[in-house]
Amino acid sequence: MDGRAVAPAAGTVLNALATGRGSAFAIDLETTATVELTTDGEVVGTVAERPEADTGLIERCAELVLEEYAEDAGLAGPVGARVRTDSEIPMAAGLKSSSAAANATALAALDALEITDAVDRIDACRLGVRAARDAGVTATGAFDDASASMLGGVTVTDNASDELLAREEVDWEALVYTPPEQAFSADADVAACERVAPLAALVEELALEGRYGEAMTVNGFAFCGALEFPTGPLLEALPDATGVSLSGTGPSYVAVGDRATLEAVRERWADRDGTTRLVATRTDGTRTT
Ligand SMILES: Nc1ncnc2c1ncn2[C@@H]1O[C@H](COP(=O)(O)OP(=O)(O)OP(=O)(O)O)[C@@H](O)[C@H]1O
Ligand SMILES: O=C(O)C1=C[C@@H](O)[C@@H](O)[C@H](O)C1
Repeated sequence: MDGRAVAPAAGTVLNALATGRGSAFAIDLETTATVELTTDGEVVGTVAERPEADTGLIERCAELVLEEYAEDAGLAGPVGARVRTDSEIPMAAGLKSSSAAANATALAALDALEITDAVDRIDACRLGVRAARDAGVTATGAFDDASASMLGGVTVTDNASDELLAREEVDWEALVYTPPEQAFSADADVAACERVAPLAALVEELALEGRYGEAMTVNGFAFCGALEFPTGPLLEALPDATGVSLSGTGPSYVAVGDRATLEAVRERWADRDGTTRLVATRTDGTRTT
């Protein structure tokens, strides 16, 4: 039995490393996961075109789905899985590659068990967050990123309790700049982020009022300061972009707004090393294919 699912990346409105509360929105860059069930009881993961990538997250995610649901799906005896991801989201770039990989794997595993409709999306998402904590790839669990990728739209969450505080569908274009470096969330300086907690509380207030653009921009300056990323890309997008921020724990930056504004920002960001992409925001989240 085989299953397959596709999950989108996300950009940041509020980084949760300061207060445990975070906010993110889905964007149109995707990770596909395929899960093939086996009877050998082993779970083995591979990442297409990245033989050196750490497969712990997707393996733990498939294991948790099998532990939780294989019996309900009517499977007896040892059940294993071969999991494979294929992704256009750069890894450890701040664009929630880990959340997309976990969500796509969780839904593909449920698809392989033929029980996708019996499990709430948000529960499948929480299972991916558990896997991320177990695999040690996250600071807070990143339920903000994972919920945006699973449900689409913008979400605001409490990552301490994995609670969804708000979700809304937005219709922006997003411009994504990714420098040629990686920054793993598990290595981020949480103590430095906690110093900007008063600003994070303000960003949360703005986000819960639906003022996502302003929220993002305040988040951008606060977390560029805390995590020591340059503010140049933020200034190059202002004052015209609706919002601009460091995404996740960096090194990518995401600006939102209308297409004409973002085209102008793109020209400025194009002078920097790395890649700049104009993408749509996504309201539909993770889905089986
Ligand atoms: N396509 C993928 N397939 C399998 N595992 C992946 C994939 N993408 C990311 N991961 C897992 O997630 C880890 C990177 O997680 P990390 O949170 O640092 O990156 P990110 O999610 O891109 O960044 P951020 O949380 O700042 O947006 C990788 O080491 C790997 O374990
Ligand atoms: O690992 C984590 O807990 C997180 C990583 C970043 O993406 C943050 O933006 C997110 O809010 C939390």
